[in-house]
Amino acid sequence: MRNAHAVATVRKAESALMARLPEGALMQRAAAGLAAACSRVLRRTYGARVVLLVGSGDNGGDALYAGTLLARRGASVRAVLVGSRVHEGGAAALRSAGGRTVAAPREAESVGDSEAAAEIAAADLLVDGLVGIGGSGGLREPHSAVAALAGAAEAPTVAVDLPSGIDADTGTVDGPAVRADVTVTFGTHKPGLFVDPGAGHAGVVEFVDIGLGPELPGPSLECLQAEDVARLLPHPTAESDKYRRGVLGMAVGSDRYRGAAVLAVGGAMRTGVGMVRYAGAEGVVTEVLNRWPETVASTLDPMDPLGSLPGRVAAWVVGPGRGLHPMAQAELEAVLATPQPVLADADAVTVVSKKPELVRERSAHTLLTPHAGELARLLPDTERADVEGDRLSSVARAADEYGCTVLLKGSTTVVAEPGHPAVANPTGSPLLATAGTGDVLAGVIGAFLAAGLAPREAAAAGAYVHGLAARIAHDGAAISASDLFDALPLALAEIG
Ligand SMILES: NC(=O)C1=CN([C@@H]2O[C@H](COP(=O)(O)OP(=O)(O)OC[C@H]3O[C@@H](n4cnc5c(N)ncnc54)[C@H](OP(=O)(O)O)[C@@H]3O)[C@@H](O)[C@H]2O)[C@@H](O)CC1
Ligand SMILES: [K+]
Repeated sequence: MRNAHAVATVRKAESALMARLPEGALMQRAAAGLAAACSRVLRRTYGARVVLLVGSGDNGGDALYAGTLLARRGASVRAVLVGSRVHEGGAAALRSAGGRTVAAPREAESVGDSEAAAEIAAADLLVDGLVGIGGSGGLREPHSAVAALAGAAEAPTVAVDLPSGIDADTGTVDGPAVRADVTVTFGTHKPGLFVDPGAGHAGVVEFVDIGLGPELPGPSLECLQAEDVARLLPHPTAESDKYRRGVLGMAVGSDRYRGAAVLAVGGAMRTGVGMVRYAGAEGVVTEVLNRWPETVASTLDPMDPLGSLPGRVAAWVVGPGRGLHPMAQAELEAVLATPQPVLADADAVTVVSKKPELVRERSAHTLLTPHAGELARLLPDTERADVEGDRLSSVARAADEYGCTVLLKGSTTVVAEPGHPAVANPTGSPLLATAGTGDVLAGVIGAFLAAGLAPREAAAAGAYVHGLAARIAHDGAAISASDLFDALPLALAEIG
């Protein structure tokens, strides 16, 4: 598990720890870890040209002390000073180890022709110490112009603590920001490193332990790793039968959207559900049975559709491709009136946004799985762009307002549940931005719910497996949602 803490929490823990340690000890620990990571990226430190981008604060201080260590190992180190001030101790240490400092011009227009620009272009490695957790808002000038030069340079970039220009708490990016190949983060991960667009700027995230752990409370965000998902996955035993592995009720697809039913049922089947009890219109039942003959399917009686919904299920998936007509709404209400956990996706989310009390007043578990547009509909005065810009706060707000678990699909899938840390999924991929993948995801998570996983864990594990399956299915060409069917068992096997 990778844990992340908000900046305010990091600051508190940092001052408690600093009070017990000699001055500068934490920065030395951070710098040692950073220098080691830089050496790994360089492979050969001796003779390498390392350029440090140094802002006013301690983030620049870390870069300067790490540069000092690299200079002592034979690297040629230049520090481009970008801030209004510089960490004096760090700058003195670098000079005494043979490194040089170069001031960046204060005016953005002059940056491109400066000595600093020439150093950046000729570097073998760039170290981004412009701003860390002390940054606020988008990068100002001349930081922004320097970040743009770094982006255009050929050398790999190692970001100190976080890529400059991303918001540490939310991952939002306002204007230009550094794109790192490696981010070396200290003490704990920062939430913005796991959530897009910040996550997309961070590259490979390496953690350096500076002893902050005992001072830190529980995380505000978790990022599951393969071994965490392996612990969550239901493992069938010799005693397992289809009922113990879980029976999933599915009210998905419609005459108009038959594919949604085939995709969602397939997601559950290929995740190893014990049994799917499917209910739908006659034409959809035929399609589902043609593709997944193992489904226990019943045709809804048009005179009494609610009366013909299947019973004896451990969990429900409702909504994908089901439509918004009054009967679909009545069906959703009937499903939500059962005591089983319910995953409400797509059209069912839209219904819930119009009738929030359906979920708010429910005592059994509910999991909503909106994409950004649907989440915006769930929240008052919120546009899709607001959700995209700050995925973490948006999903947490929805979970609080509806008193249920919410999984926000998209560039980084995030799960929130009141009273628990949010979960960010690390396996997401732009490959999944294609029609029908959400239907498959609903089936995957439904299989986990039916097997008895709690909604937060089912959602997080489902997103992880689904993302991994997309990566496995991808052989260079684009993938479509049904390519995930064969990849799901492979993803499950890879996780173990
Ligand atoms: N926590 C820990 O345990 C440890 C923390 N450590 C390290 O300390 C780092 C935090 O250091 P920090 O507090 O000095 O702040 P930091 O991020 O360097 O920048 C602040 C300065 O940047 C500027 N600035 C702000 N916004 C800006 C903008 N948008 N655009 C441009 N400039 C902007 C502003 O400067 P000014 O404008 O006043 O010149 C402000 O004063 C942390 O990330 C980690 O690397 C480690 O050493 C070990 C232990
Ligand atoms: K940085």
